[in-house]
Amino acid sequence: MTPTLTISRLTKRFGAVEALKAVSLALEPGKRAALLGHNGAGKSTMMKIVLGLIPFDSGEVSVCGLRPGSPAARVEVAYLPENVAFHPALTGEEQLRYYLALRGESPRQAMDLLARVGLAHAARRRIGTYSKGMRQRVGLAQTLIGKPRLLVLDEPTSGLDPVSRRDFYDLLDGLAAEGTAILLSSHVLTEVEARTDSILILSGGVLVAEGTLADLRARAALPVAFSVRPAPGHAPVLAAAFPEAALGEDGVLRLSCAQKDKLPLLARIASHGAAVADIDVIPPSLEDIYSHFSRRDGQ
Ligand SMILES: Nc1ncnc2c1ncn2[C@@H]1O[C@H](COP(=O)(O)OP(=O)(O)OP(=O)(O)O)[C@@H](O)[C@H]1O
Repeated sequence: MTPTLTISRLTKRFGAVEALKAVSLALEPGKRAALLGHNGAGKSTMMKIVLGLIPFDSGEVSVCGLRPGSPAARVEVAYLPENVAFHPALTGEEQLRYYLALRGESPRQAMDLLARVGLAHAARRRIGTYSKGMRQRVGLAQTLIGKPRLLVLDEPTSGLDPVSRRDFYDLLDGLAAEGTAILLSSHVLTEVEARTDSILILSGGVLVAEGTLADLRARAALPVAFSVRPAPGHAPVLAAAFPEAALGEDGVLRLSCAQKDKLPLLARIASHGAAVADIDVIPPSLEDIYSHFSRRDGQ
């Protein structure tokens, strides 16, 4: 499949600062990629280049086979900034009609777009009365004008409550299912973990990790943690059988092992039969993986 976005050996300098160093990646249609990185890692710089807002020094960037920022590429890409601002006195419908007219599209699509993002019921209310989650939805509706093939979303769920976040990701899932490629930045690793197809970790301008969560988990080879809850009265037996475990005040034994030793350890625990009331196997979280890769660069 031809990627919607291709970046190869992209380098961007701001004077002495090398904001992006030979970054290469590809994003295929219908895929949701999360761009992660500390403050100053180069995420916004990359997004601005993809949008064609700033030039770059070397490398190649192609958006649907087009040069970023070219009129044809602009038709294919839409952007949602972190803090969207709309005129508070306009209704959602009026705001959308205005953007549609600016894009040379029929303003009559406004209600359909608002319905797609679950705002039909509030279309005729002033945006000044909307919650932050509703304003983000207006922003998303605006990005859908002209059916772009690539959405670039800068921390789209920042400031949203958990339910609004989940709803927002549900909308993105629907768009991805229709073939839209989505590049989003986020500092909320738990939501990214569950709701994107691949993870891109930038550190000091270098793409230090790229892949699915499973790929990155395997590559990081971080330990797997186990929580073992003994059956009543069996804690001393289990503690003696697993001297390497830490026994918490809650009576739970905590162990960890390398990925390759996971199944043997599980078998060892299971061999204690009824002495074990419950086991939780806790794989490294995206937060652990993120720290592992971004720390390498000394940040
Ligand atoms: N216009 C500019 N002039 C000079 N330096 C810049 C400019 N824009 C960005 N930089 C520098 O480039 C580096 C990358 O910045 P960028 O804004 O891309 O990081 P970021 O990952 O988006 O950070 P944040 O999460 O804080 O938004 C930083 O060192 C920043 O100071």
